[in-house]
Amino acid sequence: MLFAEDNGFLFSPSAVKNLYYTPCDKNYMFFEMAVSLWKNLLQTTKERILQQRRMSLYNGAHGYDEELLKKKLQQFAGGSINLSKEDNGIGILTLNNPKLMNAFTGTMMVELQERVTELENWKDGKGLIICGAGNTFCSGSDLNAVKAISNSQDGMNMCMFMQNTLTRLMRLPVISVALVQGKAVGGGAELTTACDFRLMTPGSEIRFVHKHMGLVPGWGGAARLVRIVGSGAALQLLSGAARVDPERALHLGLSEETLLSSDETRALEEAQAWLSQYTEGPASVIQAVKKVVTAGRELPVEAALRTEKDVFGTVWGGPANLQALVRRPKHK
Ligand SMILES: CC[C@@H](C(=O)O)C(=O)SCCNC(=O)CCNC(=O)[C@H](O)C(C)(C)COP(=O)(O)OP(=O)(O)OC[C@H]1O[C@@H](n2cnc3c(N)ncnc32)[C@H](O)[C@@H]1OP(=O)(O)O
Repeated sequence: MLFAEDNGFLFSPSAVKNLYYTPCDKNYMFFEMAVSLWKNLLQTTKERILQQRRMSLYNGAHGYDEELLKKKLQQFAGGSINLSKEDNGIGILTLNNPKLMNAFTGTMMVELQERVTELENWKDGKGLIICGAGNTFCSGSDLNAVKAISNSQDGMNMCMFMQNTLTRLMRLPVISVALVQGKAVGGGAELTTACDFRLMTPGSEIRFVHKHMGLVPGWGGAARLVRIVGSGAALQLLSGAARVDPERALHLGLSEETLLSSDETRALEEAQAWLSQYTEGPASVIQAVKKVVTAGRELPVEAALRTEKDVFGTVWGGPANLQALVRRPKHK
């Protein structure tokens, strides 16, 4: 790395510029442009890293070594996490390891983190559907990997890694839906709670089986479940390792709706139609809506109000607001 005055590299751009060019030199202008582009890139990268840190829960101060854990996770390969970003602003994130009921291998955990980063930077994103390949949702961690890293330090690091990723997923400025087809078990059940909404197909189930594995949820699923269904129902679901069918999920408020079809393709179409009623409109406005709700959900009221004020400032007088003022729609 050669330059950039304010970021600790060896030579500043102005030092290099003065060394080689005079202001009338044609190359001088190109040099200036290149430096400016470089600075912008650095600034954007810095901002992205800072944003990721802000959105995450754990870092080195918590004894968490992400790079070391990622190296370990890379040893447990298989499956993939695929993201397709549609023109209508809805992303489809597919957990793809159908041989193991879409259990999370180590590489899938790392890929999930990468896809979340991609979604954080998706300017046109408005909605997200998470589903599993082969008409089933997800059966949690790959038990082969879990067995191989069952020592307590690796377990804690994996727990912090997944909590960081799922917290960032939950805070994405898009409206997210878990499309539960087949089974959502263990970590798969936890993943559904990191979405804003859950839709279930007939015959599907959500099941927190952790007790039978001698565990409690570790991907943040218990904390989120309590907020979704209340502490009494969460205690029942976790201590009973109960199978939650679509009817019970609806009754508990764990699911928004039972879809009509359990066919893989048709259920996805239904989920897209359901989600589009909330993603209609400009991305800037939908993202702002999600941000104020996230603040209200997570922050003490005064901090949430301040965030709401800041987010309001991003849409007030913006293109959608100005167009609406011209149209003066009546909301009958
Ligand atoms: C911190 C860890 C914790 C967490 O993340 O919070 C966890 O997630 S621990 C993992 C919890 N999950 C499980 O214990 C799931 C165990 N599997 C099952 O209970 C069942 O397989 C099923 C998910 C209910 C599906 O049953 P069924 O429809 O009858 O299919 P099969 O049992 O035949 O499964 C097909 C195939 O897939 C393998 N499989 C399923 N889940 C996993 C998994 N999590 N890890 C590894 N392998 C998994 C299963 O063993 C079958 O393979 P074969 O035995 O080779 O046929």
